[in-house]
Amino acid sequence: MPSAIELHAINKRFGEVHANKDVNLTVERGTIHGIVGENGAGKSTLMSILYGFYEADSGEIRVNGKSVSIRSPNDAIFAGIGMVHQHFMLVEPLTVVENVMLGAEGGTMLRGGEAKVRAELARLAHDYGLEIDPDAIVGELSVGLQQRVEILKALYRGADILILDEPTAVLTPAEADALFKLLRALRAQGKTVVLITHKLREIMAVTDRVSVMRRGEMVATVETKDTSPPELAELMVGRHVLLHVEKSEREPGAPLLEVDNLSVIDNRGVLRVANVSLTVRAGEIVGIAGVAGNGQSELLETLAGMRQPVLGTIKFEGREIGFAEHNPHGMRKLGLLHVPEDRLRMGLVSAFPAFESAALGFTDDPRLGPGPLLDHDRMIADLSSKMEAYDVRPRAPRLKSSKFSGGNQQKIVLAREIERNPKVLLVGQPTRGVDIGAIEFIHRRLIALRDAGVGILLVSVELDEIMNLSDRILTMCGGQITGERKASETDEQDLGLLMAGVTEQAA
Ligand SMILES: Nc1ncnc2c1ncn2[C@@H]1O[C@H](COP(=O)(O)OP(=O)(O)OP(=O)(O)O)[C@@H](O)[C@H]1O
Repeated sequence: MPSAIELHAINKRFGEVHANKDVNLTVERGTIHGIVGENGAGKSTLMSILYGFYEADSGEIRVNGKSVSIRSPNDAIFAGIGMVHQHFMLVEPLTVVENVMLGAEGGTMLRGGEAKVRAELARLAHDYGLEIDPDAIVGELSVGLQQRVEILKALYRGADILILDEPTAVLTPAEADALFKLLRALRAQGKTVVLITHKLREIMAVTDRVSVMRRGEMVATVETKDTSPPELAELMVGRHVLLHVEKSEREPGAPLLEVDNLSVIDNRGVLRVANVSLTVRAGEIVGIAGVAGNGQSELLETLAGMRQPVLGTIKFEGREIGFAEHNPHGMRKLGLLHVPEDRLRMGLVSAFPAFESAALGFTDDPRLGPGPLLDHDRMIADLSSKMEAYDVRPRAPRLKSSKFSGGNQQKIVLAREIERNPKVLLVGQPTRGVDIGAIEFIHRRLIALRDAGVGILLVSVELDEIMNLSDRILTMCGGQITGERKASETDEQDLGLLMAGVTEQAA
């Protein structure tokens, strides 16, 4: 039987960057094939070539043994390839059925086809356990269900081969489990899945084979059962990577950030943070564990001055923050810096050169220009040294922000906030989308800051990360703090119960 996909000697350059160098890849039918590699290794580029977003400079694509020319996503769909994007391409005000119809059959919405779509959705729901309300408004669905709509859309268009680019970055653990169950069901029906992810745990759990890219080249393809996370990490990065960073015991110092009875209501009038009290002291990392959407984001945004609480007080170094100071600029001036969770939306401006994105929020920093004007040379020098430290690739401070790979964009924003001598650092999902080599580096940096006396409030949906970094862990559920543990005195199961709202009293 011919392979589902064969890529031969694919090359793609973007100016100076040779994003794909003579890449070969074979994906067998009816398998789940993982692709891993450092940020900027060329994974998304390769998949974009397969899906017709980019055209390769040279090389050959074979699908089911036949050489094909894929010049656009329509060609890819015609060849039986579907793609689930990291940022969904759905029309939010429309229903599930309307979204599935849209773009099918050559880009037009067919009248009278609705009954057919409904019948087909019902069949797919039955075959793959893909239950969904066909009349739900897409914008009102959870992220996990929106992703399901994307998958349904691809299957409806006859996809036999499904490409998923970091599909779990936006999912809760339960949603990720549901997705993997679905991928296995697709495989059982003979479909082929290509999965890009940075999470080696996922690779081990769900793939049959895994290919490793490094600096534009395909360096290895191995059977998943014959490999291990440390081996994959080493193949990706070319050196040994510490998957768990060591930290020493340390007595925390004085309280820096004291939050008392804070409550926050969102734009729609829903109570998102309910009576939260917490303290972050100098030289400690306080982790907030919780399933995404339980108020952690709103808490972080409020502490950063981006939202106003309806009740409660915030003290910084013992002094209560007044209304006039409680805004991002005011908080930053006090020494409270913030690495936002959604870095692509709040972190940088796609059209700006990287060195300008890297100065956002710090344009009054004397290091970036002595007078009222910013000095481009200084800004460029400032970012160059950070690019070196954080291994941002390519090391091109003048390149447009949008031209960096996702993980490298994250590193630029992280470096901007972390390297400004904060007293308190609020950090949301610090390693989302970044590769394991960079995770090791970022974890070391955060621990070094803590050892230097910075107080860190860490929000992450990755329990491993929370447990590895935190001195103290708070769990959040439904906007409330449901428990507090010393990191050394808890485990995943214990935290999992607290995150689900099973508190001491309730138990
Ligand atoms: N449109 C573009 N213009 C210029 N350079 C680009 C463009 N798209 C990608 N690149 C460059 O090509 C290289 C490969 O990027 P790609 O997005 O394929 O990496 P990746 O392996 O998917 O990384 P990540 O894990 O960070 O998402 C990077 O150096 C990136 O900066």
